[in-house]
Amino acid sequence: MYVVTAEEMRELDRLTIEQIGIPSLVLMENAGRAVAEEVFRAAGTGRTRWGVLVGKGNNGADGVVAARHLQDAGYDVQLLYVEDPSLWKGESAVQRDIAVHYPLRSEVYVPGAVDWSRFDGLIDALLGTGSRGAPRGPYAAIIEEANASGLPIAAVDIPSGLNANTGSLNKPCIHAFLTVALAFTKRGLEQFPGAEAAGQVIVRRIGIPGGLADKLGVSTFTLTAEEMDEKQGLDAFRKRRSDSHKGSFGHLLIAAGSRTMSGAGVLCTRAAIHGGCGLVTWALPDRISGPLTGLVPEAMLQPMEDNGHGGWSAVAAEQLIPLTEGKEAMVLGPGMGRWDGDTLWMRAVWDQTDVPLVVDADGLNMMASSGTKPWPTRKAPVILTPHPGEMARLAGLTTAEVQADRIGLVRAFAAERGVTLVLKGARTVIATPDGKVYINRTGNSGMAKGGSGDVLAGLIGSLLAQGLHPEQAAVIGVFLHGQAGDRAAADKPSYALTASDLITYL
Ligand SMILES: NC(=O)C1=CN([C@@H]2O[C@H](COP(=O)(O)OP(=O)(O)OC[C@H]3O[C@@H](n4cnc5c(N)ncnc54)[C@H](OP(=O)(O)O)[C@@H]3O)[C@@H](O)[C@H]2O)[C@@H](O)CC1
Ligand SMILES: [K+]
Repeated sequence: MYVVTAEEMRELDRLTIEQIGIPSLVLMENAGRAVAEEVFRAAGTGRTRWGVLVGKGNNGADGVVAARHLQDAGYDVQLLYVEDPSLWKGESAVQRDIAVHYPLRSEVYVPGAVDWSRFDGLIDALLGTGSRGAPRGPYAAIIEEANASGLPIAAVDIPSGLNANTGSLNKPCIHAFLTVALAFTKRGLEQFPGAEAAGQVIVRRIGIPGGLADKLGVSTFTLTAEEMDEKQGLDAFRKRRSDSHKGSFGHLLIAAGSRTMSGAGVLCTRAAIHGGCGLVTWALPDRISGPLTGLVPEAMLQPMEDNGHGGWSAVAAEQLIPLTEGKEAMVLGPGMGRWDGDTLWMRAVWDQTDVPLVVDADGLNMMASSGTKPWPTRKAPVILTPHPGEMARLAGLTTAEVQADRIGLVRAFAAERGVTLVLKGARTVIATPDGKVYINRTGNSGMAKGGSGDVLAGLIGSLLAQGLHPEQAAVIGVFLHGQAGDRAAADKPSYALTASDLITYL
């Protein structure tokens, strides 16, 4: 499903009106009716007294249309114009005049004077994709009062106050239970905290052709289950040929684990096996290989000479590099720890191997320690899987800066570094080196636990080893990882989820 910015949305509106010839008022009528239908669906015949908060732009005009249709459906509707509408122009003036003749009841908002107990619910038609910065003047005041009223709020297109492009919230911002996104969902509705402020997001077509987004080069997508099968090949991946053997599904090398973090290696290795690859070799410090023998019986262990430390500090890169021969992919990083000179060590592995590579956890920190200057593009593909803290170190930003515009950041970083990038966290985003961004919707807060990332790295490595394109491996891996979490959370309270559960439910 396409995900647009405010600028892209404006251009799609313009093309539809000017090139295709659908009048703007027709789009607006479709939009307002769609909002009314969704409010009616949500509120039914129980809550019928609705206040519509109307701003001066087209978002407000959509709200007036919705009010007409709700009144027709038998609701008791009241328009609350945020400011005196007599000076309004364009389509909001057209809708204002229609409202007079319809007639719809209306009043001009006076701060502190609204009796909110008159309403069962509110429609937020204050600001849409044309808003800039934090709501000002009466817009700010009415948003604060509406939130404080405790009434359920349905937002038209976006909650007023939301940054439609990043998902960050201005102060104040409407907190809605439902957002009817018009024509396409917006980036800000798909990333937190915007996704929280939006409540349930329902996308309604209003007459803008879907194909126009492709023509315009919109390259951000959410993944529906159908698209996973049709466009990402999940279905095809699940069907294994009946004459296949373990050699058909690739051999993955994993460099992970150390004395205090051996579990990261166990989880990564087990996830890789459950992810379907034919063979897994787990390279780990010799000292810990003894106690771990037999823990993952399906994997081959490759003890690395470690001077008895149980860590990687004494393991020369030259020990690891030859092990990549004959492997289809490598995962490097989970639970490895850090040591003096590890950045050069990592760089040697980066430069001197030619397997597709998944870098996670400490592997990412090793890269970040060399500064923000990009490493040379490898011949074989690279997938980086940072959480926001690791991403911040890689990009030389703070975690808050990373979270402020996750989609914008990953797209730019992946393109600049020539890597596939998986930025984890609620609504994980995946960026490809050629500029596409996917937003994942599977998963739940029960997965916010140590070990989840190790499972994801192993799973993506497993998919790469099976010959999937890096984009496909990253997207399918993230989707299945979240889906496993959702399946597990259907069987037990989500707080009780473990990383091992994710593997069981893959
Ligand atoms: N084009 C179409 O045909 C279709 C459009 N559609 C609908 O239109 C919406 C976009 O409409 P839009 O572009 O008119 O902008 P919108 O968000 O209503 O308001 C902007 C106005 O508010 C003001 N303002 C801005 N920032 C502010 C702030 N922080 N605090 C206070 N005020 C602020 C600003 O005024 P200014 O400050 O510039 O004088 C400006 O006039 C879109 O979300 C969808 O609902 C659909 O129906 C499909 C058909
Ligand atoms: K709105």
